[in-house]
Amino acid sequence: MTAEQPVGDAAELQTRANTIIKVADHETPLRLENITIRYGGERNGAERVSVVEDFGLELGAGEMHCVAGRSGSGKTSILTVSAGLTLPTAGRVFWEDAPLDTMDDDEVADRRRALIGYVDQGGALIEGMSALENVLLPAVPDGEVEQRTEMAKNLLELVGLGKRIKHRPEQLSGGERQRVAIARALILGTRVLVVDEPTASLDRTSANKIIGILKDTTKDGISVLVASHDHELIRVSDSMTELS
Ligand SMILES: Nc1ncnc2c1ncn2[C@@H]1O[C@H](COP(=O)(O)OP(=O)(O)OP(=O)(O)O)[C@@H](O)[C@H]1O
Repeated sequence: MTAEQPVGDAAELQTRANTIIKVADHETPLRLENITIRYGGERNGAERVSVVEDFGLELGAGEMHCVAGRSGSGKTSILTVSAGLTLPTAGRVFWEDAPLDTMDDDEVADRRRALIGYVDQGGALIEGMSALENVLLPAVPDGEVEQRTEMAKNLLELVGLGKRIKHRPEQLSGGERQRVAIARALILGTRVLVVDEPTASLDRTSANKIIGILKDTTKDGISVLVASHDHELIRVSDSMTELS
């Protein structure tokens, strides 16, 4: 090792600088106003279910918010609405102060790609593709795979999988798959990481590793919105909402 090479914290900082594109300093990347979510109804066939009533949230840059609550209380529903993947029945979603309800589908999709990284329950990966290829998937539509390959390797290093980049999902543990999914959600330089039940069905050690990674990303100014009833995850969050 030469004298110029950073060690310890400095080395990690340098890796992070090469990994996570510095975020624009917008104070509130995500805001939810008076969100109500209902499903079903006469035309739909299924019974009408009122899941969330008048929910509000301001997520500041670098903050972590946990949405907790029993199974079926509406945690995933709030996450998908926040990520612009589903529409609320009433209320408004703002990304960096821009209201989604004034955008057409293409604009929502474009802005989502630039702003939001979504990790769904179980962090679904494509079987048959390596961890590295999975992380690079979001870069495929814009033809940026080559350009982002180094960053993808750095991200896998950051989540502790630098020696597993060629492993396919079936060769990884549940916690490792979840970490690949988080790295994939960060590859486009996301500013808001939306993660559904990241520690469900993991042992305490693997769960704590994931929690550490999520907390670390907030130090880069990335906001994290997470759904979970994991007490440790709730404890390290800056704020939480308990759905009834
Ligand atoms: N597309 C849908 N159509 C009808 N009902 C739905 C739909 N999606 C969700 N629901 C219902 O809305 C409620 C909230 O679901 P949601 O997935 O948001 O809860 P959750 O808190 O994330 O649950 P879990 O912890 O079990 O994942 C549930 O009762 C569910 O059955």
